[in-house]
Amino acid sequence: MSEIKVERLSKRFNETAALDAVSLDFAAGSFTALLGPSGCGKTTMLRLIAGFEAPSEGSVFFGKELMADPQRQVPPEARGVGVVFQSYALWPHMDVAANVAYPLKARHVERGAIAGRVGAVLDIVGLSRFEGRRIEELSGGQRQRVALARCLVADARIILFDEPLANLDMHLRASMVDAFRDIHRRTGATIVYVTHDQAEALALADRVAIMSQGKVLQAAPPQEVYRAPANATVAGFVGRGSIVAGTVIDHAEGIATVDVAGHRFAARSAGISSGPVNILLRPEALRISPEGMPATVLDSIYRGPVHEVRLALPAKGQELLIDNTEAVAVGQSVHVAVSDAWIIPDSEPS
Ligand SMILES: Nc1ncnc2c1ncn2[C@@H]1O[C@H](COP(=O)(O)OP(=O)(O)OP(=O)(O)O)[C@@H](O)[C@H]1O
Repeated sequence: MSEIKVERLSKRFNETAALDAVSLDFAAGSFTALLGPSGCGKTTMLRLIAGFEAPSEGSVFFGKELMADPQRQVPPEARGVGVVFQSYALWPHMDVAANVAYPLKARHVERGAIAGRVGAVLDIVGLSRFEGRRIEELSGGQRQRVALARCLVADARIILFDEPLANLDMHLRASMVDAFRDIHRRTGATIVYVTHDQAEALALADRVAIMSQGKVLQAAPPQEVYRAPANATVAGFVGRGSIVAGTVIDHAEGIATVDVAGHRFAARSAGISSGPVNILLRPEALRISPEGMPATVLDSIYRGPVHEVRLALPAKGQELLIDNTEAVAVGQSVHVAVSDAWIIPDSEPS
């Protein structure tokens, strides 16, 4: 069953359509990442679900219950939703336990029960030993964990995260990603997670919704968004790769033979493709080989274990990206073999 359902949901701020007729279901217990560039409407979607904003059009349902439409608004505190923002909104002078206990105190939960619950959630976020510490004595990552614990203690069925890791360094982010996965497993809550970091979205979510200009371009499992992007914008936003122009030579349902620069290879396709198409080529599916597309080396940059090599195809403006184990001389002529390719649907050939 879907726990959250938004239907033709729109939000306008004066002339800006922050959200534009978006319909999306969030299944009970699912983990959805809203991913997209700055200003695409991610936070607005989250705020509409939480009840901090009212829709201009459309509706928000929790199960069968209407939470909001332009006429009616269930207030945020009556929605039973847990929310964690990138600014932690903790009380600096209180200790960790008091901060985490706050939502239960506000609900007049009995004192003995509060201590038990606080202990349990601090254990989940790995802060058991920090109960008595004041917030101002904690690191950024520890503060973020306190904010998480405070959200978890309320035992909400729906938890909304708005860029919760944005203020943390890379190392902390990685350890928090593990904490989030663990929390999702333990609580089974329905999670909506806003981020502009694609690695975070792919690692955490069971579904990624790619947003652009107030619309959802694709909502699918991470592997699908990566391997079979719905359009060029999604392809460009998730992962590295190149989009090149090609021609379909032979087509069948789901797979076609395409020609790029006189070289033929198989490409996956959403249906039956024909004529000129745009083809997505990811670096891991390309390699320098005695046979393949003729190309010239433009650039070879060392990126940790591999050299990222940028190549020019004969057609003007068409480039490829390859990860190669060795550096390649700029200007060298090579051939490139293709082991996987995806014909981008619904896009005008360039
Ligand atoms: N209260 C507001 N008043 C006016 N315009 C707003 C308001 N809130 C958001 N907007 C506009 O709506 C659009 C979507 O904003 P939103 O905050 O949802 O984007 P976002 O994808 O979360 O961006 P970011 O990643 O930068 O946080 C933007 O153009 C923004 O300027």
